[in-house]
Amino acid sequence: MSEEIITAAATAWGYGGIAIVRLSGEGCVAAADKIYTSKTHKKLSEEPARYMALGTLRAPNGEPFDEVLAVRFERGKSYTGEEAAELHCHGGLAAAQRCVAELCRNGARLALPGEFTRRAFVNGRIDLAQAEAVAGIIKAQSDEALSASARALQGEFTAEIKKLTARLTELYAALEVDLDFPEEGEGFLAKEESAARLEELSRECAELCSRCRCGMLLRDGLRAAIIGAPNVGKSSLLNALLARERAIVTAVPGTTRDSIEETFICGGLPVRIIDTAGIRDTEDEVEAIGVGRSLRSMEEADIVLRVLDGAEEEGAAVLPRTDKPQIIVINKSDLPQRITKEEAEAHFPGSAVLCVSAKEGGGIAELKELILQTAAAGCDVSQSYSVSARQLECLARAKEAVDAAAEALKSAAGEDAALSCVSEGAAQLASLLGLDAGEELLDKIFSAFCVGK
Ligand SMILES: Nc1nc2c(c(=O)[nH]1)N(C=O)[C@@H](CNc1ccc(C(=O)N[C@@H](CCC(=O)O)C(=O)O)cc1)CN2
Ligand SMILES: Nc1nc2c(ncn2[C@@H]2O[C@H](COP(=O)(O)OP(=O)(O)OP(=O)(O)O)[C@@H](O)[C@H]2O)c(=O)[nH]1
Ligand SMILES: [Mg+2]
Repeated sequence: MSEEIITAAATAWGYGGIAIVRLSGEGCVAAADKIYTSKTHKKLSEEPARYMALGTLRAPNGEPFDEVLAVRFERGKSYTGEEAAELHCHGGLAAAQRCVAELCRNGARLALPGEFTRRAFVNGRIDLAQAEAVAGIIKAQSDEALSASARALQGEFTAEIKKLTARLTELYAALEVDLDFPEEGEGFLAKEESAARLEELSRECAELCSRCRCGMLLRDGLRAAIIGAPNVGKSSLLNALLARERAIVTAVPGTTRDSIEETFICGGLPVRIIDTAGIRDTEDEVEAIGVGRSLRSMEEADIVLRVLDGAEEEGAAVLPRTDKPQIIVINKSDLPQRITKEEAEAHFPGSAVLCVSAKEGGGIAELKELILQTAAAGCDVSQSYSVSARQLECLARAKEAVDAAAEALKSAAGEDAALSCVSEGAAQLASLLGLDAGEELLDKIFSAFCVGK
């Protein structure tokens, strides 16, 4: 097979201990041999596969430019499934950059983003769900998000999809028998039995969808905007949630002019928290722009933390309402209160209300818990899969097809229509795993990966 030899640093470019340059493709070990020799004057191709050897990298004039550990992998026993090699250089930019450049002078070319993983997929070592899980692992910011991707990489999600596919295929066969031999064919299924099976499949697809949404939330996190009138303690709340003095806090209303974004991890979920300028009518040009940004932050948020000053009487009514999930935060609970929880609940029906003291920390842990409950209601972290948006869409379409099949079975459209819906469902699951993926889709998926992965 004549695949191109690709190379790239697999570690991040920057200051660090070790920089790994990887190579893949038929002949890549010979390319490495052009620049590498071991301390005992062996080529990498003479070393046993998958054993580290210590050697030197040299420029064409024989000048050494790094001391490295090197390893080769045989075709069929590597990450990509191809003949592969790694040169573990010293960290920092210079050594790895030089190593890549010298390899490119010896028959390799720079790898595209995600190209190593793409080859692992094209060579059948992993399916598309697993390949996308690799990207999820790299993106994970918490143990929980990591596990949700690692489960998918291990093939647990793939196995669930394959089980669903097998049951759809079985049902397809039975429906076909019913069509051909309406009364007594082997594998005959009563209409009620087919309907019951479709219903169960639909339920399971829906359940799997919700586990996937939970995993995606763990990986991608959510945006929470802190909104309120000036001086209610929004910036103090940001600082309390982050447990550090990130934003300026003063007794002057209108202190925060521009939105401030930071991330904290809450039960494994990355929460992007946005502190905004206090919303009020203002003549001040800078402040007015800030207020515009506050409103935009509210629109872009997944969840709104609406802060009220519990020690002041008015303020709540003037703020714009929102359809988003909202938590009403009555702040300054350490001072004598002029707003009660009950009043706020009556004013904002359907929203959770919580009293906190951003200044003294009271209620902050409860607020984090409430954010988690509001954003990730019904999410069982330990059962979740961090899949891509594309995979979730395939799964949702599969469920729609199953529902349509059930409908068809009930209606005059009958088994013929049901058959084609069932086959559509199976096709969606197949494309989830990438069984029919075209170049264009693969380009799109892998271009979002980093170079070297
Ligand atoms: N140095 C280094 N560390 C790394 C990687 C790597 O490529 N190099 N990985 C990657 O980025 C990950 C490990 N993933 C890997 C997955 C499969 C195979 C592999 O050779 N699979 C073959 C053989 C299986 C076996 O020996 O049991 C296969 O599945 O056919 C290698 C690495 C994380 N750490
Ligand atoms: N007693 C008490 N004072 C607080 C609390 N939270 C904030 N404050 C005080 O309220 C004032 C305003 O706090 P900020 O956090 O700057 O309020 P803000 O909502 O960000 O104000 P703007 O940026 O001007 O909209 C400061 O003097 C804070 O010290 C609290 O929980 N208790
Ligand atoms: Mg502020």
